[in-house]
Amino acid sequence: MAIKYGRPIELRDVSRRDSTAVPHALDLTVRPRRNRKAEWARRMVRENVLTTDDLIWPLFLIDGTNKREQVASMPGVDRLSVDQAVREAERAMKLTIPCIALFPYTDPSLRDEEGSEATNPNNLVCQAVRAIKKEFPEIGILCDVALDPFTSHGHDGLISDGKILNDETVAVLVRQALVQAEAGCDIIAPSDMMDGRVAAIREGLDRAGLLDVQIMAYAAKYASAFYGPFRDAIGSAKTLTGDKRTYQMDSANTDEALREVELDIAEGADMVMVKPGMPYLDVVRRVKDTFAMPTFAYQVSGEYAMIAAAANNGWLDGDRAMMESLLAFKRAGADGVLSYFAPKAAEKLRAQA
Ligand SMILES: NCc1[nH]cc(CCC(=O)O)c1CC(=O)O
Ligand SMILES: [Mg+2]
Repeated sequence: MAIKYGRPIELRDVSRRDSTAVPHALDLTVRPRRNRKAEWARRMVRENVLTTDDLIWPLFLIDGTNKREQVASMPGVDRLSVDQAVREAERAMKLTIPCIALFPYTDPSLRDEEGSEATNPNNLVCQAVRAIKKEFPEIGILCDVALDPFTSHGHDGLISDGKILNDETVAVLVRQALVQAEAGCDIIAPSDMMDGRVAAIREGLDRAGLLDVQIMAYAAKYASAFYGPFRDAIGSAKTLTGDKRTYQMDSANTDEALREVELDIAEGADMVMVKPGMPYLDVVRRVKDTFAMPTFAYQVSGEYAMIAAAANNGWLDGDRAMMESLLAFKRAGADGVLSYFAPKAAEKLRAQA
């Protein structure tokens, strides 16, 4: 049996039978278990570590004050009024989570065909950005750019004759990115999957003098069943007509993911993202190996819901499954993970430290 890695093959041919002191011992020169014999030994050979620096925490916003509303399909996750979001930002900061991400639940009365609320400089997201930045300027804020929280049809772009319009949508996304950046958002994260939006947003930001605002492109975003609970959380589940397969990627493809990522980097993305997370770890690995860019993965709502629901049923150890699932992203080469587990995981990591 040839082994590719590790010790030289010749070592394996030396018979050690005579020197075996223990009866019934197998004649094994190599015993991988030695390096696992105690916690200190395991720590010495550990290849990947998760730290709080790896976490980005997505928060859901809702209109009102002093309000917290449970998201039924995401046990442990609430929609937060702006004042409550400020409190959670403080919690994130104390837990040394570097960045939070904001997603609005938009009242149906504010939704329309064009998603006009997206470009309102006083929308819920912009209000939250301002309020958080005022109290805690040192925490990073990421804002999603896409029209789906604001459209009556729940799609990420403008529609005409049942088709999602690319170039017309990009023009609106640039305006959405600008109102968010002007409110103080640090990272613009286009999640819409329209072609050419990264270049257009970069140009818009630069023209406005917002040279330091970063772009994290949801570069390889798949049309996935795992976004279900998120659509509940932002109120798009009921309104969404059809699916997003004309803009989000086919789950069968990985070469295509590399082409998408390459384009977004060329268009000016500072960081790239693969989404969903766990079912697409192969894509994370290929993207990281190919481009050596800051690469993020989104452990999406459905992934969170699966673990949280099973844990609530006593079917698996929730904490261990959470930590194992987060470490998997590091192993796959990700520089960080957007995860609804972020505060819980950070608490655990800090308790261990
Ligand atoms: N474009 C919006 C958006 N931004 C992030 C998610 C999903 C996040 C999650 O499921 O946690 C989605 C949903 C979608 O594309 O339908
Ligand atoms: Mg693209």
